[in-house]
Amino acid sequence: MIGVAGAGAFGTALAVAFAREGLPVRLWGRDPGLATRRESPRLPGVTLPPRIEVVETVSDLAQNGPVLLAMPMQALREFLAAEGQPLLASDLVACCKGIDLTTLQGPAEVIEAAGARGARAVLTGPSFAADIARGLPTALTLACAGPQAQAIQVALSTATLRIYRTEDVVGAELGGALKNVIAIAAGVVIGAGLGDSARAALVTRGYAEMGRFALALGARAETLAGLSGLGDLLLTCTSAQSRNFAHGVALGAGRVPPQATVEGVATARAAVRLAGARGIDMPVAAMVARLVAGEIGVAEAVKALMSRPLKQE
Ligand SMILES: NC(=O)C1=CN([C@@H]2O[C@H](COP(=O)(O)OP(=O)(O)OC[C@H]3O[C@@H](n4cnc5c(N)ncnc54)[C@H](O)[C@@H]3O)[C@@H](O)[C@H]2O)C=CC1
Ligand SMILES: O=C(CO)COP(=O)(O)O
Repeated sequence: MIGVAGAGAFGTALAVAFAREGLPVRLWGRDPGLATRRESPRLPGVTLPPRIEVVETVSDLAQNGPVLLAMPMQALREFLAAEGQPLLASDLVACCKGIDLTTLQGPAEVIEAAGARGARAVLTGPSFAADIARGLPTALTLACAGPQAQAIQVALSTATLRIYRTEDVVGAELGGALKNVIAIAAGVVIGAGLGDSARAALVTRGYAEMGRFALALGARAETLAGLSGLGDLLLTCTSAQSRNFAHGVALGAGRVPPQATVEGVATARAAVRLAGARGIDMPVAAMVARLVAGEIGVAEAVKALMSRPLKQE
């Protein structure tokens, strides 16, 4: 049995993918009415197949199998403290991308701090919920340092979800978190009409920044070059499906961004704090943090990036 906590776009899409494979799935969401409506408002047009059992209480997810935590990063700690106690003996797989703003912890550390006794794993990598729900081929990274890693990898793999495994939890988490920050910046570049060449430059320098930061925090370089880093960076910085990219495009064009889960906003602030404490240079993240806070405008942000001291690549 696979349990999924969180019936937003990603949790719903994963549940649908597992059910399509014939796997038993239980899905819990805090929004009422899911059991009768059988459609998440976050993933319109996707009907839950009968094999997905929608459960009313979180404790019903704790069966013999992993439980996926598919909620926004800033909700993970609160969820585990308020409702996640019955899950703490299960193998927990965070599906969120970001850094907790209060504790500056990544998902696995948040799960550990909540008192989890099973695996603390992270599922990340380039994957849009809508693509997964449609059964399009997707490759993901499962980051887990515990002995349960391979069993979870096997349990979550389907004909369309190809899951790679790594023990580098910090690297996988930081790649997934930081790519959202760079995606906002890439969106700003496109929204402001600065062109594809400028976006390529921004994404490349953003990738260097991601690596600098993640390596300083203990990540491995090859993880950053993999699906959870470069792979997800490419997807998110080039697709209009991305909410982080779309947020940036709106900012760049001087429009009000659409209401959505945009993880890069909080992650930019968290990354700047972590980097500041370690003396790591994060010009793109710092620019995004100031831009989303309304402290600077687009023209000023671009000028600041372009007028930095000249240096070696
Ligand atoms: N949508 C996508 O294509 C992908 C999303 N992700 C990640 O998955 C995470 C969740 O994103 P989405 O599902 O897309 O967001 P979403 O906005 O579609 O849904 C978020 C869900 O979390 C629920 N939620 C919010 N606070 C909660 C709390 N305290 N307790 C329980 N549930 C709570 C909401 O009710 C909502 O159903 C994010 O970290 C995102 O980066 C990762 C890969 C793909
Ligand atoms: O993480 C994602 C793709 O891998 C989803 O990106 P957005 O949250 O920007 O939509």
